[in-house]
Amino acid sequence: MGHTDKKLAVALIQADIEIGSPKANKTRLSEMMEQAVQGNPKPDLLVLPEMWNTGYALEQIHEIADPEGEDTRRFLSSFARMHGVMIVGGSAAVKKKGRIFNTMYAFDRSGRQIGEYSKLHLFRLMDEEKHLTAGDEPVKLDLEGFAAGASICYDIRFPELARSLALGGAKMLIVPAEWPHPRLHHWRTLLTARAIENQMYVIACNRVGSSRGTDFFGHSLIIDPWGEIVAEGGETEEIVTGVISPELVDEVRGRIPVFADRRPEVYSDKK
Ligand SMILES: NC(=O)CCC(=O)C(=O)O
Repeated sequence: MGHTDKKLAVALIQADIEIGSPKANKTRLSEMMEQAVQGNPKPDLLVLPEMWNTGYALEQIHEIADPEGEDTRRFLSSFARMHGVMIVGGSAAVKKKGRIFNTMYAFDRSGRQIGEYSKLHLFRLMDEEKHLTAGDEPVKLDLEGFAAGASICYDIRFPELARSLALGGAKMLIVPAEWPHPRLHHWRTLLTARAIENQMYVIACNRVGSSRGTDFFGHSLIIDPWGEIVAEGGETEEIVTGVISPELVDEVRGRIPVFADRRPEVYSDKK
């Protein structure tokens, strides 16, 4: 994976999602993505929310999930190519060999797919484990030399994942989400903790809106490796923007050498 000192302008598409309506969601997201790329500075990277094609329409997910992610990939790839922007496409419900995954696809500015990640930890409180299959491997993305770890929503409750991605070279963690009230405190605290403990950027795009009695609060966040909030969304649709710098990661890691001071031989997964 390359190395860069280049700053990246990031735009998070904090959209509402219509449950069970991939077509309507694609239309709404493209409107917001079009608006985002008109921004000044023009974003280098767009990040979308979790399960943006279907929402949590789990009882009909076999009928509406995207077969092999083909439609999702075509849409994201052509937008990336047309606008010369990198995209981490949140996640979509994708049907692969009869099973449904919660899958992220990422693209470079030419529209070439540069990664695919399926959510590792399924969230029982929203019945994911009854309808979805978990992925089984962590994934890093090379965003023009700025290494990013992939993570989806509930995954942030497992600090081991972010830590292993950071140990593997990730300087930011990307987190698409559908995270609802009343757990705003958990959302902000866990994301901030992942940023501080791993001295990495956390780029988290949450949806807004209500769906079958569940209220999603937005508060998409860009948090720097010192734990400071670069940008935070409100509770309605918006594009949340910020500029991130790999140099700041190196500076923070140099100031407090957490990685050099680890003692994994003492505490690594011992019973
Ligand atoms: N979609 C999700 O994974 C939701 C996770 C969540 O709300 C949590 O509290 O964890």
